[in-house]
Amino acid sequence: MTRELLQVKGLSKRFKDREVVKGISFSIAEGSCAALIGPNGAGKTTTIRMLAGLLQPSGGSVVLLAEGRPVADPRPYIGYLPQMPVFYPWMTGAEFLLYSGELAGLTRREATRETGKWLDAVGLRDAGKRRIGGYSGGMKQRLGLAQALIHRPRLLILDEPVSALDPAGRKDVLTLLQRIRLETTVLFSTHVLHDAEEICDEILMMREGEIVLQGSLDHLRRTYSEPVIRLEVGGDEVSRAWLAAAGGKDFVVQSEISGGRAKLRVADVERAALELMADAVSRRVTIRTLEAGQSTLEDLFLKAVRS
Ligand SMILES: Nc1ncnc2c1ncn2[C@@H]1O[C@H](COP(=O)(O)OP(=O)(O)OP(=O)(O)O)[C@@H](O)[C@H]1O
Repeated sequence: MTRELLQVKGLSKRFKDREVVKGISFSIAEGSCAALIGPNGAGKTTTIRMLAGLLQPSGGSVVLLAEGRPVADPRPYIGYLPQMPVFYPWMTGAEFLLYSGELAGLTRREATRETGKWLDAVGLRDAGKRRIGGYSGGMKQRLGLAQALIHRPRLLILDEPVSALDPAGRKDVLTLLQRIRLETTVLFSTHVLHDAEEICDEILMMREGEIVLQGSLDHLRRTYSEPVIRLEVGGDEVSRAWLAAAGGKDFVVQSEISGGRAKLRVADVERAALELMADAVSRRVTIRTLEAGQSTLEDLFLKAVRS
C-alpha cells in the first residue's frame, strides 16, 4: 500500500493584495516522483518555497508524515535545491559538502563519510578537490543535489533543476535524478513537459496559482488522449484553401489551422483520415503529411495552460 509522505491542503500565498497561490491541495506518496509543471509565473517557486519551509503561507497547511504521523519540524526530512543555488566559489566541492552536512546536523565524522559518498554518487570524486568557481553549470547542479541529499532526507524538493543547463549538463542531471528517485521521494518543478515525462510518475499541472490537472502520467495519458489528425499541405493556393475549409467538416470536433498545417480533433480517426484523403485527391490537393493518432500529453499541457 502506498503511504502519503506530504499532505498539502488549501495552501495559499498572497503578496500584498495579489494571491499567487490560490488554495491548492495535493498529496505526495512515499517513493513517488512528482513534477510540478506550469508556465512561467504559474506559482511553482512560491509553492515550493512554502513546502520547503522558506516562505510563510497565507493560508492552508503543509504536513509531512514520518511513519504515517505528522512531524512537528519537517526541515530534517526535506532536502532542497533552489532554482539559483549560491555557492562559495573559493570553497572546494568537498569543503562545501562537509560544511552543508554539518549545517544539516551531521557530526564531522558523519559529514566526512557522506561527503566522500556523495561526491562519488554525483560523479565529482576528482573535481571535489577543486574550487567550485571553476565548475560548469552541470557540475554545480550535481553538487547542489549532493548538498540537498547529504542528510538523507525523505523528500527531495528541486526547483527547476535543469532549466539553466546546456544539453550535456541537462542530460547528466536528469540521469542522476533517475537514479536518485529510486531511493528518495522527489518533487521537482519544471516548465518542460518532456523532463517531467522522463523522470516522474505523477504530474501536478499549475496555472495562475491553481492546480488545473493532477494524476499519474498513465492516468492522464489514458483519460485525456483524444483522436487527432495532423495534416500538412503544399504551399499552393488550392491546398491552402482546402485546408482552411477542412475544419468545417462534420467529423471534425475542433481544429487548429495555421501556415499549411492543421491539427484536427475528430470523432473517428479512421473515417476522418479516409474522407480527408479521398476529398484531397479529388480536388488535387497536395498532402505532404497526414498522421492519424492520439493527442499527446504535450497537447493536454498546452490546452491546460492556455484555456
Ligand atoms: N516576493 C514576491 N512579491 C511579489 N510578487 C511575487 C513575489 N514572488 C513571486 N511573485 C509573483 O508571484 C507569481 C508567481 O511566481 P513564481 O516565481 O512562484 O512562479 P513560477 O511558476 O515559479 O515561475 P518561473 O518559472 O518563472 O520561476 C509571479 O507573478 C511573481 O511575479
